[in-house]
Amino acid sequence: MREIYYLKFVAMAVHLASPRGLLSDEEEGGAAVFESTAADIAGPRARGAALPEVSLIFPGPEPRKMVPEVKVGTGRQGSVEEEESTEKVRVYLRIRPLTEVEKDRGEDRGSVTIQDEETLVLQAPKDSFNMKSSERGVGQSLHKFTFTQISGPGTTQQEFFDCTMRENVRDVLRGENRLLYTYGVTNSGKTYTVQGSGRNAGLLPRALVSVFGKLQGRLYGALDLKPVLCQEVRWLDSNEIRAEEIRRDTLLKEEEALTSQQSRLRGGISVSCDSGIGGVSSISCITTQLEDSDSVCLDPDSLSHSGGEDLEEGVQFSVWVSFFEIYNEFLYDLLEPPPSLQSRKRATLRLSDDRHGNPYVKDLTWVQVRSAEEAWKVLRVGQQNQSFASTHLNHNSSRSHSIFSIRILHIHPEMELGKGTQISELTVCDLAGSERCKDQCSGKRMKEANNINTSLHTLGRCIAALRHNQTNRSRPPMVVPFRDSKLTRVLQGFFCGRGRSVMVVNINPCASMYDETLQALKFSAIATQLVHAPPSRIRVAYIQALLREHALRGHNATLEEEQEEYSDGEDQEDGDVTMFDSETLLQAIEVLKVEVHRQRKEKEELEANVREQVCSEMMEVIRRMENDFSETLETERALMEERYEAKISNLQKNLKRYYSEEIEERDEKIEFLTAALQKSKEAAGSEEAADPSSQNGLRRSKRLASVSLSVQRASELSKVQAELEQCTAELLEKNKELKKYQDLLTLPPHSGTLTTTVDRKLQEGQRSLRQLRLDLQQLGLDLQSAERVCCSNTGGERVRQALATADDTLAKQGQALAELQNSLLLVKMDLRKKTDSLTEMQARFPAAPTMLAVTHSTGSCKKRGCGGAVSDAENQRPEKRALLRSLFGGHSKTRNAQSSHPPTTPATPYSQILRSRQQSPQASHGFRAFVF
Ligand SMILES: Nc1ncnc2c1ncn2[C@@H]1O[C@H](COP(=O)(O)OP(=O)(O)OP(=O)(O)O)[C@@H](O)[C@H]1O
Repeated sequence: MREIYYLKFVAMAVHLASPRGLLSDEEEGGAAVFESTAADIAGPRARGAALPEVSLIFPGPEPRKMVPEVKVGTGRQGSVEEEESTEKVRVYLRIRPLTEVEKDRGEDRGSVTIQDEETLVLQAPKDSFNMKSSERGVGQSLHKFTFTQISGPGTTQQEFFDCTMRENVRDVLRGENRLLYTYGVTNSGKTYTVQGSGRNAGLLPRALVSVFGKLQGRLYGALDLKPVLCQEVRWLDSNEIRAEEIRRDTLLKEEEALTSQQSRLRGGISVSCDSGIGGVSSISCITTQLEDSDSVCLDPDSLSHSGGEDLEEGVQFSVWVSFFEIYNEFLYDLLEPPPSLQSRKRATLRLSDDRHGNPYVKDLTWVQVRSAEEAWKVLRVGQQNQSFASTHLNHNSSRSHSIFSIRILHIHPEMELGKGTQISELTVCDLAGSERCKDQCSGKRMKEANNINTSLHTLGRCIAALRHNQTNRSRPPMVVPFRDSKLTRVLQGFFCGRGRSVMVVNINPCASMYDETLQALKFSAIATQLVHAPPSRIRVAYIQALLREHALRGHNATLEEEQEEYSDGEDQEDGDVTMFDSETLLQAIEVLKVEVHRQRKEKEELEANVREQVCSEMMEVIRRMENDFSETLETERALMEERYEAKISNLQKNLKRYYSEEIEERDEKIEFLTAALQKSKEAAGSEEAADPSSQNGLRRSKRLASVSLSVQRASELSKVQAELEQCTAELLEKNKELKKYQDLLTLPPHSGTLTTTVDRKLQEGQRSLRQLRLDLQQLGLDLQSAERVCCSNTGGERVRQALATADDTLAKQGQALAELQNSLLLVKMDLRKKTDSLTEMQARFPAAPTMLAVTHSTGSCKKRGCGGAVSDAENQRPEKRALLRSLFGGHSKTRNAQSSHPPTTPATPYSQILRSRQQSPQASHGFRAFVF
């Protein structure tokens, strides 16, 4: 007959208030640290819609209190789980004392204050990151945390055991499953708490002593496995396991191996591969590896333990232990011989799911122990294989999560009659400490720290998701990411109703560790809000409801009836899954399959709708963004234009200023150089004057004289040029006047030739003037170059050559001037002739009052052919014109006498030039031609 437990669920409101004293920023901090990435997979049927494989927690619409109904005939008390389903997860805090090294370092522990036995206050020290953040207005510097109980630095190991473990040991012996795990920053005292040191045995050895103390005289024959293993083995909770029949020959092999004291056999006897019990070994084989070391001293007599007064009558027990670690996300059996003994690489273990989806470590070694000492020896063997390393914070730091499990087989007296055997489990997990990766100096340590932090982070996310599911019952449940790390996968059962968990938070009170400690406490703050998950037995109700629903659908029942029935079903008592026969279970599976298909279809439709909506919204957003961008672009363009225009005008101004400054500077330089030149000239002149007898001095003085003469000539030439220009201008004026006269006058036919000649002469004169001007310009340039040469080489041959060239040019100019004079004389003669003819004409027409009138009358006379007056006028001496007087003033009078008596005062600039040329010995020959 199968054991059936009847459970009664009574709906009860649960008040899930925040823990007392928790500050709001802690909530935020917790959420930030343990942000869940889980996807929302809730379907339209929120209640129990998910399958166990996705690790969903089913909070249900309201928390329910389960009232146990004791199984008839077993006399077993209702489980603690059933009685206290709304009880929060217990979280204990332990503050370790400062070590000697920390005291020597002068570490401050004033930032951690125990307010009362449940409340802890943290005050951020000055140089902590938290204080800096709070000064910037991010977060707060004062934090308050509440725990089930706080143990200060003075708490002894025994006191802490009594507070945390004693009750759990009792529950395990009653048939419950319990997990105790320590969480904290590295070097905070986790290993000390779990294993202890020296004579201060930790929780685990004390638990072993306590278990065996209670089981005194109740242990089943240790080596007589047959009766135990050949019976059905089942968990106390709903994860029932039907143990496989153990083959007799395999068992015999194991016994042979044990008696021959060979090294331990592994996997020789398989209790049940999918029950989580992989290999079985003996204590004698295991402890052959044990080395003598100064490990924790286990003296059961010294450790207090109570008797087995509350154990079920007549039940016998068998105790099995296993020890493994999760190192860098790999599972290693710590009870395996180390690789050096095996001469092979350390084998990793695999995680598998049993037939109910519960994870277990495959091929893990389980050792049967008969006393606490034996169990302790097994633990020490595991410790030797465990991954420890020295870090900057802890010289013996655990680099892995170590998990020690004690499984207790409850062998009921009626076992031999075919009754089931129960298994309960106490698991103690010493988590590796969280630490900052950047503090690690080696790559290996950094990798370890990274893996440790990742798995702890996943644990935090799982706890946060569980809390979310429990506190937000109206919302669809989140997926708890148990599968994201090996650690959470191994511990999953204890968070999903297969047992209960107790958390121990260890902290180091040093101020230098404040920020890390705060993070650890924020993590625990979330855990304190967790409520123990209801036992997984609730699945039975779910299956029942499914079957009913299916049946109702089959009979086309109305929705109202369906809901009514369904709610009735909820109130019904649930039992073990084994209450269903195989046919019903198969039917349930079929129903579940249909349900899965239906939900998948619904989800696909929903997804398509969501996609469409998202697409249209995205398009709208993109359109809006496009518009906004084009507007912004336009504005930007206008702004850029303005900006660049302003820049260009600014640049222009600056350039102008720069170049004007440059020009000014250059002018100043030129002035300066000119002054310097003048000075050097004067200096040279004075030198020459100081030594006139020397040949060099003479030559130099000559050169200087010629230079000064050139300069003088240049100035005279420029004057002449100016006068010439003036003459040219006057000439042009006269030409114009003449032209006017020519236009007015129509000369008699015989005067046509004369006029033409005059015109030609005039043109020649103009040409000569032009040529003269060009030559003068050339002369000016030559003079400038001569000056330059003088500047650079005052006494050199080049200067002389330049001067000679200049003199030549001057001579040529003189010649040109002479030619010009001749032309002008010719012009003058022509003009005189013309004037004579005009006078003659005037004489012929004396009545003409004005010149114009004369012109007109002469014009008309010419037309009439009257030429007598002209011949009279030719005999008269014409008046000398102002222009000719200015050009040659008095020259005609003295022309014949000039060669012997030159005039004392120059009559014209040309005569001056001529005289100046005569003074120059080199150029005198060139100017003689101009002397009239
Ligand atoms: N309650 C305590 N009383 C006295 N000493 C303690 C206590 N807790 C811890 N210690 C000491 O503090 C040091 C660090 O402890 P422990 O190695 O247990 O830290 P841990 O958290 O396990 O570090 P890790 O995570 O790096 O393994 C050890 O020297 C230990 O002896």
